[in-house]
Amino acid sequence: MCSINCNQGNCDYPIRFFCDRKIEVAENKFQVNLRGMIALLSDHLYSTPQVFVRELLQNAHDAITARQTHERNHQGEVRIEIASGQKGGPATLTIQDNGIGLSESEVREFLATIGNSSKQGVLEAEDYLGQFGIGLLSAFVVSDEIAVVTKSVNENAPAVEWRGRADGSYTLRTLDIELEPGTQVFLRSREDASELFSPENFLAAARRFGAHLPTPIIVTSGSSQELINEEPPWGLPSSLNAQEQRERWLQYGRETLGTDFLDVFPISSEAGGVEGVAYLSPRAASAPAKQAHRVYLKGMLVSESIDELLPSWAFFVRCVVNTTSLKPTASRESFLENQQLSEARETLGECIRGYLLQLAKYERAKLDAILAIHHLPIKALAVDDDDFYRIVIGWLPFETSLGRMTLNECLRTDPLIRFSPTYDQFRQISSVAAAQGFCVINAGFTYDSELLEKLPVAFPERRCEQVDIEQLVDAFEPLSLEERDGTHDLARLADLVLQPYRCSAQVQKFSPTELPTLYTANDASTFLRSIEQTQEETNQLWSSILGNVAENATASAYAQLTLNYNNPLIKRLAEISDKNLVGRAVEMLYIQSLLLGHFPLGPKESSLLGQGVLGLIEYALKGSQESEGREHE
Ligand SMILES: Nc1ncnc2c1ncn2[C@@H]1O[C@H](COP(=O)(O)OP(=O)(O)OP(=O)(O)O)[C@@H](O)[C@H]1O
Repeated sequence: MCSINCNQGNCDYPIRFFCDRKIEVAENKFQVNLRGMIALLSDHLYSTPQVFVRELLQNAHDAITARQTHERNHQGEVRIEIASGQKGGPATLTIQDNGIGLSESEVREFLATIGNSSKQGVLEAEDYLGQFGIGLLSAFVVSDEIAVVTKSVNENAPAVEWRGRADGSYTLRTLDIELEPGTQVFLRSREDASELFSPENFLAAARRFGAHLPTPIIVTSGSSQELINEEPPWGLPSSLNAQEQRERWLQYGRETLGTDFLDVFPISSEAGGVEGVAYLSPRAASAPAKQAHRVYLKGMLVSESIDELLPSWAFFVRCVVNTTSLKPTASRESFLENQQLSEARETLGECIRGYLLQLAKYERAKLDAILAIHHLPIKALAVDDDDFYRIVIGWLPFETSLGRMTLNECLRTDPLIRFSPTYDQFRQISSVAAAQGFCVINAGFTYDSELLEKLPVAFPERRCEQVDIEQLVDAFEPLSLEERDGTHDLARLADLVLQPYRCSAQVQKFSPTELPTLYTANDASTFLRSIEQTQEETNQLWSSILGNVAENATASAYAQLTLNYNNPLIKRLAEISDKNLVGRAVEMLYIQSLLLGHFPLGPKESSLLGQGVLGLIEYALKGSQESEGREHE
């Protein structure tokens, strides 16, 4: 630490060098490298150079708003003229407003000083779109010079001309001419921005940003003149009835958002002063996919891709809204994540929830059509929201052993709801359960387990039970003493043959009759199976590590193959005395039930499949040769 003796007195900064000389310190001001700032804006702040259109429209609108605070009945108007350059020269743009104008001192204070804004710290600040004092700089992204001619509403102030250049210099002069109060901004297109100055592109940009501003905007190009303002979806005439409004909104969705939406309804939130409409997407959206919402701030387009406006579960909804008080970021392309935004998000979520509840009560057919496409986000909402859950759970669709059914349909087949918590288990259970007339829900999909577990909590009179494949097998019809005798050898041989695959065998009777075998694996056996398969495919080091893990597995890690004595093939197999043939057949039945249950085959099982098929062909050929031989005799 040292102290520097300067002419301001002693400073106590922790400076790591010694200094006992006297230093002359002069007071200086930061210099701003305007070109660097412009590059920063265009490369990092704004997503498109088109934003200069938005910033100019916004300034004109704010100037008119400012004038209206003094002259309430003042009719504001913005006139824009776009002209192609003469003799191949650059195109020019003039944007003229009849707003409050600027005096010479205001030009120095606000136009010529970056970061100063006449809209900060004033009572009407809430009414303005601008606030940061940097927006005008965006014009330097497309033009090397900004020329402004302005006349303040203050009668004593003369008209002023200001010319600012991208190198940071400017000129200012008072004009000895009579002008109406207001401001004209002139831009000359830079060569690399000429496309933005073409009448079509400019008009498209002006419409995109300014079509819903309350101030009339007239764009002139050559002999054509156009008023670009259009009725915003949040401000349709109150004379329209609900059906007419809906049709207008759907038409807006078709023309502006390019989609035929499934439905549309109004949404609003006091927090953030949000008002607009929410569209139901006609296509299923996946949870991570965020919807791009179109959000306007006091009628000016902020962005077409705001995603933080609705709760995350509402990814099936796309909205078009206007906000009067959410705070935009400096780029004006998103909003500050603050308390107001989170309250608005919650309230808008409430609106969507309320809409779905209304449908549930009064428009079931429409709700069914929506559920058919958007059941996933609706399930997500039901998991989190108990009231909503109680209302919609009965209508939500599930995959079951009896096909796709709503929960109410499942309850009609059996008041006890049975579900299988994983997809793997469901695959094993479903055909057997179906044959026995059981409705078992596959709760292996996202949200389904949570929804079903919530059922007895929301409706204490309802019962819900997790079905285990082993429970199902235990409930199979046992064999009679005589049948047990007749199948004893088959059961023993099958047990022996399947031993290397960690699978035991038993013979029982179950439905469906067409199913000769059922492979059942519990968690422990599935785990062991995957360890052993990995061991077969991996290198020595890993194989021995996995071997140690496998050694600790217990006897419960055995899967089970149940041979169905109701099935004619199994009955015949029990009567055959050729052990080799029976062994081969059991191996093949084992492989077949693995494939039916979608269990991946390990290398050992794949080679078993190959050998088994060949073996059976051999048996078949041998059998037919023998019978041919007998015929010749
Ligand atoms: N058309 C206009 N009429 C009157 N004053 C204007 C006009 N355009 C710009 N100004 C003045 O220049 C100032 C700076 O404008 P600029 O667009 O850079 O920032 P802003 O609009 O204040 O804020 P933001 O950066 O948020 O847009 C404004 O605050 C305003 O005082």
